[in-house]
Amino acid sequence: MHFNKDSLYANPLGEIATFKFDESVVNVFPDMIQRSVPGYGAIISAIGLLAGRFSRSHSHCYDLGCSLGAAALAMRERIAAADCRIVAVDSSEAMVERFKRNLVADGSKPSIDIQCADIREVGIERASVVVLNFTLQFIPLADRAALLEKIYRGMLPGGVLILSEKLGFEDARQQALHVDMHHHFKKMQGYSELEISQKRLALEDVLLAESFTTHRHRLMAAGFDSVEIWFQYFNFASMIALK
Ligand SMILES: Nc1ncnc2c1ncn2[C@@H]1O[C@H](C[S@+](CC[C@H]([NH3+])C(=O)[O-])CC(=O)[O-])[C@@H](O)[C@H]1O
Ligand SMILES: O=C(O)C(=O)Cc1ccccc1
Repeated sequence: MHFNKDSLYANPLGEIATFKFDESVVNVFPDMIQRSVPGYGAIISAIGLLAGRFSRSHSHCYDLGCSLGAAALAMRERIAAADCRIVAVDSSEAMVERFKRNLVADGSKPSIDIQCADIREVGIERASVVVLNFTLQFIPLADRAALLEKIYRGMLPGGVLILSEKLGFEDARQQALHVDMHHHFKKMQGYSELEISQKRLALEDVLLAESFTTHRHRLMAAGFDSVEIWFQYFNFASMIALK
């Protein structure tokens, strides 16, 4: 598969607009996320493995904030349970249209139902697997608890929530170290200082990272039985919450 290279922030931008998941981002998204999120490919593969283990017959597997559907497609490869439907949701029309256009039906695998909607408004029912892969970080802080409570209520006993997030750290030195190491990672991936600093400004008010302690407390308050980090690479982590 050929991916367009992300050069959205390569030239000096007079004014830096707030980051949006529009057509220009969609065009470069696979390259952008792969070069910006340390461990992204490993996390996507593991989501497939976890879906293979946790999916149940006559249940739903949700990919909330699916973008181009990388997690939904990884789940489709691994789910063996009969009559298990994958529901992929994103509020960006540009993302959803591209995912639909790219999707090749495979009758031998679970179907993927792609919806353009706000995940704060979609119903969650009979869920054996729920994926929030770098999506909760874009939801306003005030709305996060209610969203996680709704997800918990819609899950079957024994279900799994996979929550991947950019983390923040309470300790100032840890915070500075992880942010700096992430920038080094991006440099190694070919991004310039200008690209890194301009994108950082664009994300400032929309990507709100919280600490693992905050995530854990909120998930436990929502009802989850246990919460652990199964993967971390600098300030990018993926958690497993069990119902
Ligand atoms: N309220 C909302 N409702 C629905 N979607 C939303 C909302 N807010 C943001 N989004 C969507 O959440 C996605 C976040 S990207 C997820 C990557 C993907 N999971 C992947 O595994 O490749 C993460 C990143 O780019 O860092 C975007 O497609 C938004 O449109
Ligand atoms: O690029 C960054 O600095 C990030 O934090 C990750 C990211 C990846 C893709 C879209 C938005 C944010």
